[in-house]
Amino acid sequence: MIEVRHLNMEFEGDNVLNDINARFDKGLVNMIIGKSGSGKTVLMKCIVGLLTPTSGEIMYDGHNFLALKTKELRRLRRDIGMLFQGSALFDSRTVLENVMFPLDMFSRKNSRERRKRAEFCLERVGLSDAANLYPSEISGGMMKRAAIARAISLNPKYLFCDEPNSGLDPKTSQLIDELIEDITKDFMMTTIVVSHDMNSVINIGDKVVFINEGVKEWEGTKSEVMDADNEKLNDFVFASDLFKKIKEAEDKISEDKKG
Ligand SMILES: Nc1ncnc2c1ncn2[C@@H]1O[C@H](COP(=O)(O)OP(=O)(O)OP(=O)(O)O)[C@@H](O)[C@H]1O
Repeated sequence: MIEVRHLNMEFEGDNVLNDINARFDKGLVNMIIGKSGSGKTVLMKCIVGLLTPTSGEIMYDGHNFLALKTKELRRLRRDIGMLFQGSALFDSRTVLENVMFPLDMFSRKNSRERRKRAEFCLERVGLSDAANLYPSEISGGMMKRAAIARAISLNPKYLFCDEPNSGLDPKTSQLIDELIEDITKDFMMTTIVVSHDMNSVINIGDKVVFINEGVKEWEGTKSEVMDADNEKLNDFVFASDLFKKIKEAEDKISEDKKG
């Protein structure tokens, strides 16, 4: 479980995050949603340590991340898997070599074991047949899957995904969402996904944190998101015609039932 408490982030006097309090639970896909520029990525970067917040606490299973000593921090970093927006694979390495990279860097396993672990991760994401291909030889969806295999290679307790569906078609997006959900449950990870894709929220968002202009406006479950009593969240959710129509249809069905 990860908890942020009274988190503030300021860039040159501009408050980008204001007193954020939120809890991200183990074994769940926790989504941070909000409009472009609302502060989602800054929040995630603070949580993983890519940015240092101006003030506040970030608790990883009870340990204050910002107060950890170098050795503890190094240990915690091994428990963190990251899936970046653009997959960020190394072009000059094969898919298997990409997945082996974190193992080669941080694992104490011998080379046979490292290779076995990488092959297991590739199998888990359904990419065994592409092990010897280069990133330029595979599709965008396969690149995402390779990046997921790499992110889980060190068997992390915490998985962070920044816009995992960017640039993918709807069907492939759904497959990537489902993969993230499956591995979260299989390996009991605390997963945080930054997204502005409402389809993903409805597909896999066990828990949803809505950020608006650097303020946490709302927190709840995916089943609550459509009926939330929060104007800013409603504006965000129903900006999509599809979700507006789904909501209208649901309201009509419940009206008809009453009548
Ligand atoms: N390194 C930085 N220096 C100064 N301002 C920054 C920095 N990083 C982000 N910001 C500002 O912080 C605000 C929030 O940015 P952030 O990237 O978190 O938005 P976001 O919600 O993730 O948006 P998107 O969905 O477009 O990625 C923006 O106004 C952005 O310009």
